[in-house]
Amino acid sequence: MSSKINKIDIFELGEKGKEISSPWSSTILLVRLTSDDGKEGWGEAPTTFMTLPVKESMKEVSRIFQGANFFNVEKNLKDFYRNSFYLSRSMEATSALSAFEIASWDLIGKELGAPIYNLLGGEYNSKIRAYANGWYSDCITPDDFVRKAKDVMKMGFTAMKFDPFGPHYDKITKEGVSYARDIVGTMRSELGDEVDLLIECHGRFSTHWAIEAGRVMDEFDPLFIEEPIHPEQELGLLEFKRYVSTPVALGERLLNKTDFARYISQGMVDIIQPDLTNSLGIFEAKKIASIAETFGVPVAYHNAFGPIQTAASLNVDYTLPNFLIQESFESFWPDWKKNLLKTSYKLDKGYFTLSGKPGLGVEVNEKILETNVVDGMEPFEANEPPWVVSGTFKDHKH
Ligand SMILES: O=C(O)C(=O)C[C@H](O)[C@H](O)CO
Ligand SMILES: [Mg+2]
Repeated sequence: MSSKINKIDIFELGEKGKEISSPWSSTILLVRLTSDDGKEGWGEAPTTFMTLPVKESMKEVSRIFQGANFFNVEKNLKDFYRNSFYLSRSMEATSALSAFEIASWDLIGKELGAPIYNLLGGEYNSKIRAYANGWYSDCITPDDFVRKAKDVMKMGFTAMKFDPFGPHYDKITKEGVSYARDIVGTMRSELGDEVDLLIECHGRFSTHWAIEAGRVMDEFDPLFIEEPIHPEQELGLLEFKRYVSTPVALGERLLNKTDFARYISQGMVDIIQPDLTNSLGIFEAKKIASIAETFGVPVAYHNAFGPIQTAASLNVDYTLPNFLIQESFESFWPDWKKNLLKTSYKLDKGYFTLSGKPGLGVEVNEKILETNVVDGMEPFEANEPPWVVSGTFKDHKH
């Protein structure tokens, strides 16, 4: 039985000059671990304005993983942690390391002939409810949002996430609150009570204004309100939850189980959203979900980058008693991203299913490793931050 990592390849993929609705992931970073008997494991690291730093950090991680036993996931991560010094505070380090951890599990599954979920407790959920994100590029007015939302529902989605706050940041005016309220209110009245609306704030507000923006959303019964407050103002969440009844979801910017344990045990979060490409991969994602389960907190993995991330998230979703819902950008990806996999999971009428093949259950389309190799940072837009869906960081007066 093979267990050694023989070769490590790092790829930066993208498509020069093409607009995509999720600018933060206009590049993808992949790692391919090849074992001594030629099996390949794939992992993915997120980018979000950090493409080159993460790519360089992946080279640091290679120095630990080269020649290591890919079954020894805990030991390999600890070996990097011991050297990394800033790992618990550096997303560049955790993202790079997460990609290697995911690729290790892909190799482990292929070596044992089993899908990863069967190595993590088996199939508790056989189909995974998805919510759509990335669908609302260029939406500004309530009618813009409703028009595109109706297309999303025609695809079979029963839940969708969107950020109705335009260009407001740190603070929000009364007019801005009322406009966001109109957007969400019109969505609710036009789409009906059955669809789940998920309100995204992108961590853009300071506490007082998060409360102003959040409390008007309660009447429309969203499934959750995400990252209402700047991540540094975590104690503001306790204040926020005194005034807003909509469940608070967050987690894409937390880096490990210790962070999640603090937020959950102090009652600062109602639904956790770990991003397993930011928070040390598959096994940590399972541990974090177990911590949440002890507090009755459900899990909705953040998933905003590429298909290897989706496949890894789904393999953990399958095993969770406290799974809630899975984020998906798939339907709004550019073609190069859709064509990254030859064999893949299925997304049909708003539900995911895995192939059941060993490892992640996907097969990378090797052709794209030539046609879409890029090198460099994502495009920079001076008047629109990279973390919003494109064309939405402006208000209806412009
Ligand atoms: O998908 C989400 O929840 C997002 O917040 C999208 C963000 O722009 C993305 O995660 C930034 O990395
Ligand atoms: Mg988010």
